[in-house]
Amino acid sequence: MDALLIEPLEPFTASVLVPGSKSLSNRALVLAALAQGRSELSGVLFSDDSRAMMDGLVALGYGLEIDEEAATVAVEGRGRPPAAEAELFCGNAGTAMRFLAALCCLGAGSYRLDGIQRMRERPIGELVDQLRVLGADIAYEGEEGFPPLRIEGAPLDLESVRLKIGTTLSSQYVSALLQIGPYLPEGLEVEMVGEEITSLPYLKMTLKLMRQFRVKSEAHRGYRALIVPKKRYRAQKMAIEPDASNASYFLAAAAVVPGSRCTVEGLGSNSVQGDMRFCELLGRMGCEVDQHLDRTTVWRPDDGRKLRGLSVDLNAMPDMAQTLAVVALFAEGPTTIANVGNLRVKETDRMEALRVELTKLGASVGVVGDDLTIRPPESGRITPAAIDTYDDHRMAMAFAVAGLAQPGVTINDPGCVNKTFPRFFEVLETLRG
Ligand SMILES: O=C(O)C1=C[C@@H](OP(=O)(O)O)[C@@H](O)[C@H](O)C1
Ligand SMILES: C=C(OP(=O)(O)O)C(=O)O
Repeated sequence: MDALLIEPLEPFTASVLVPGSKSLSNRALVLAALAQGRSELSGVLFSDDSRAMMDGLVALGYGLEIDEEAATVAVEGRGRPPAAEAELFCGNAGTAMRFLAALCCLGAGSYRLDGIQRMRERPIGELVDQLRVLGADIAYEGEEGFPPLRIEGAPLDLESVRLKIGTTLSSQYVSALLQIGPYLPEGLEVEMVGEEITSLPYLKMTLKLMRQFRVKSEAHRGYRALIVPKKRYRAQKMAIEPDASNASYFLAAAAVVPGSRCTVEGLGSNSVQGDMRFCELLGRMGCEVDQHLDRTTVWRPDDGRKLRGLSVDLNAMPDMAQTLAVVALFAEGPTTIANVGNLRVKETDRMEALRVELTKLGASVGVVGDDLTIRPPESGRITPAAIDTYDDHRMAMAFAVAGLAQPGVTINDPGCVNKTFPRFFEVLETLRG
């Protein structure tokens, strides 16, 4: 389908169960592959990004039993990558590209990693530099600092050097290094020496998941000093949480349609996903939030009051920038989303994509350095528009929310949601009761 017109919603009450977390699925798959024994993962995400990871692991010689209908994957853990040769195609999955690049460095074979054109524009140099410090043999086949990569595995040459890491463009580089840490000759020590740790909740998630696979790391000085012991992961039975980032669109839908209430199941105060804190932002904007251990409800009272714009540092929740920016269209006063420079190197340049598409809807948008300020349309009504999505699932999902609030929003190329949520528009329809 080329374009999808989104019809506005009447006030609704709904309960939604979104598919498994991309971040948790792709971490659990890597750790299960490295572990000793058979792991059984349930609630696994099935989408382009997790497929890239599963296909990559199979190409590297791991045994995966995949049941898409049941959303389960059983992984026969085999330690270091067994394959002598492999071609890994990562599409535009940042997690697959970064985590598999590190994993390949533990192998003894010859591996090539590539992705779609946009992946070739997404930097990976900071990870490659660190892997080289550990002794890995990595060559760029195209532009220096970007995929495709050729990795000639020589695992016995890897060393346990203490890594010093500055402020990175992506936390995925550090997560990738941490995950292979236990398989280095003496484990891994990482010192984060930059001014700020990018997307910190994702590093915490990595360490928590490693711990679930029975490797306990030490974190000191606010995660600035990390010590990963030499150890082997142990196979696990694990239920993956629903995806908190993808739950945000449903909570946002309740926020922009006064009188609505939306519950996301399986995601509450117990979640290991940093993006669950998005509901706190909706609370600050004027919604009621009711959070239990394993479910969260957002309710927008129909009391004639508008949402309030806010100013927030979103470095810890970069994937929430688009959801928040769209909610900001319906608020009173400006919203500033600060410290999100790495939006420029995601599925598309999200800073620019947001500026252009929010402007089409009648907002005035300012970008200053790494901050984005959105002033909603003065009339209180958005201008009908066809929204370009730039092959970015989050552009499609976030701007669909605008269409639920007011008429006239069309989403171009809605199929790009396949990256993390192939059934997104079907689940969105369930809000209509
Ligand atoms: O580690 C992860 O699973 C992720 C980390 C974040 O990326 P950055 O660390 O590049 O901000 C996030 O945007 C991405 O969707 C998933
Ligand atoms: C940034 C994202 O993905 P990736 O894992 O490709 O970086 C995202 O899902 O918003």
